[in-house]
Amino acid sequence: MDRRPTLEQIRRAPKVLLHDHLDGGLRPRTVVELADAVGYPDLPADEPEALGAWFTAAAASGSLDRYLETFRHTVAVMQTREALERVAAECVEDLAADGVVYAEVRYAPEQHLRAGLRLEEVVEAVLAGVAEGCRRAAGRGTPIRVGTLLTAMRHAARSREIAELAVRYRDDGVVGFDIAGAEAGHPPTRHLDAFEYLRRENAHFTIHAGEAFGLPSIWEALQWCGADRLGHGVRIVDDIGVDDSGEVRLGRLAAYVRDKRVPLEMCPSSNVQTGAASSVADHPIGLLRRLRFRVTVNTDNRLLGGITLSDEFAALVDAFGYDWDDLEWFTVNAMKSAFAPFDERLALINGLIKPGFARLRWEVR
Ligand SMILES: O=c1[nH]cnc2c1ncn2[C@@H]1O[C@H](CO)[C@@H](O)[C@H]1O
Ligand SMILES: [Zn+2]
Repeated sequence: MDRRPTLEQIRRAPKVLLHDHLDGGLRPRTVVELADAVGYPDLPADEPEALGAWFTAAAASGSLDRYLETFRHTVAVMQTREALERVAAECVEDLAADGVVYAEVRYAPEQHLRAGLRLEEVVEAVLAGVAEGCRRAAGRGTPIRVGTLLTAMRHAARSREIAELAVRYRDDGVVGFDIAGAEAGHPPTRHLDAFEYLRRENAHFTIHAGEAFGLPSIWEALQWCGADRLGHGVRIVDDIGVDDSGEVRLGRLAAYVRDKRVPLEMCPSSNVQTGAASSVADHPIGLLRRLRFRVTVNTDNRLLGGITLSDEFAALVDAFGYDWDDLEWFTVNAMKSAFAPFDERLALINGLIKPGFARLRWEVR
């Protein structure tokens, strides 16, 4: 009998999500309604289903730059306190409904100032929305914990300011910092000032690196900037050689990443859409998992991918034949790598994740 986890079973597993963009995960219907409410005239479709299909098709262009162009529409409708609160609350509800028990959701506050909000107002609106979403999820019997990450755009020059914002709100639900946006031509060392500040403040950060650009970007993110985790990091495979006999040789950087247990926030279907991988089956996650890098599985942008975290896991089960042990391993890896305090991570691993997977294994035996 085939005991591979099914999508329906995976949905019931207690999952952890570290890499999910708030502005890439809106419900299509919400985009339509918010566009209506604020008079945004440029949506490529007015009907939720068609709009969702437009996003997934436009995002699957094979280029990160074109993938990022689609954010024009979501960011445009997320410029007011009400819109930000709504989007954040719905994001949390959607994650909880998919069985996510801990998530870190990121967005770039500097992109939400067009209607006159201040950076602090943006952060507070999102935090209020997250709190509301957590209340609703708990009320439905699917409690979830959610921290936010503040992203600075790597082509812009506000990273120090955004890093300071992240530190200011660290006790109110902001758990870390990130940089995102077009990678080629925008190395992370341009933002060294922000990263050095965060390290002096004992704060956590991740860096999108090794997605559209290769090893130099990963090396800078780790060895110059001091990133705690790598967003994607998929190009670390460029530093791994596998010869005809299957023997594996790690270069110095790949060995460092594995030895130091640097968490990789991998997003397989997003990488297929941007052309960083040709298919999920060919995605380096298969090799990296086999070599026991600290791999985690993530959605990146649920609207653009038309996916949930459960779908992402189901695609991996399909491609690599993963079983419950693999799925639990990815999940524990993610929880260990979260920016939440150690005692909370431990409590979730031992009190929720391990018992949850044990229960599922029992139910589907
Ligand atoms: O996969 C990605 N790589 C790089 N940047 C991204 C990716 N997904 C989203 N964003 C960028 O992050 C901003 C804040 O959430 C988004 O507006 C988008 O421009
Ligand atoms: Zn991302």
